[in-house]
Amino acid sequence: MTSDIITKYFPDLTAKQVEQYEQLPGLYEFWNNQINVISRKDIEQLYERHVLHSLGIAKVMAFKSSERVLDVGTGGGFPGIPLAIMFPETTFHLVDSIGKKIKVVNEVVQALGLTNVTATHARAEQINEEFDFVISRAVTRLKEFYPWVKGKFYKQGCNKLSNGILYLKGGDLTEEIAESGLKVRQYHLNDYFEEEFFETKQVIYVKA
Ligand SMILES: C[S@@+](CC[C@H](N)C(=O)[O-])C[C@H]1O[C@@H](n2cnc3c(N)ncnc32)[C@H](O)[C@@H]1O
Repeated sequence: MTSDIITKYFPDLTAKQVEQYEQLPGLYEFWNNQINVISRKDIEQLYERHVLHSLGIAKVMAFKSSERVLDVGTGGGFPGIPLAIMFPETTFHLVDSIGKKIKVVNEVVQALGLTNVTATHARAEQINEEFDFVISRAVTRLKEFYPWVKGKFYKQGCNKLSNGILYLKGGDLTEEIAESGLKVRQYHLNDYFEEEFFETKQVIYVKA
């Protein structure tokens, strides 16, 4: 397994970043044998289905150095860890309601030497802090998700997009968006990535 698919879409990575991405398969193979955080089938396609998919958010938004980002329901660290490698000056806080997943996240973060990531075992609803952006993938429908995080944003932002949610989703989202009652902006990942996996994948942006 090589990281070529990452450098193909992000050619300006530093040697350190490439090295960190290249550490991921070994780390996840090791930790997945102890604590299952990724389906076995998916681990063979870790770069495409987990790392590059997470980095879809980076195609939509470049986080700034002063910004704080919360990853809700991070599981084994997605999308938070690939984005923390991409934006080493941005602070990432990763939470999950299952403690053993946070154990894997902390082990991977430590092995990579990432100093811009903290991870805690908590439900999103319990977090009592403010962030510039909330990121997530595969946790729950927008209608349920939005109330968990709506009070957790700094009022002011200074990035390309105002502070808000960047949620990775796939499939037909018409019904889910309608039932949420939210005004969203949809970014289609097949505009950025040519692999078939991204055909229906999107980043959904909701302004705070
Ligand atoms: C399907 S997994 C997705 C994990 C990861 N985001 C990914 O895409 O690989 C959903 C995760 O959300 C977590 N979760 C569900 N509800 C949550 C909540 N209210 N607060 C924090 N984590 C939650 C679960 O424990 C689980 O690890």
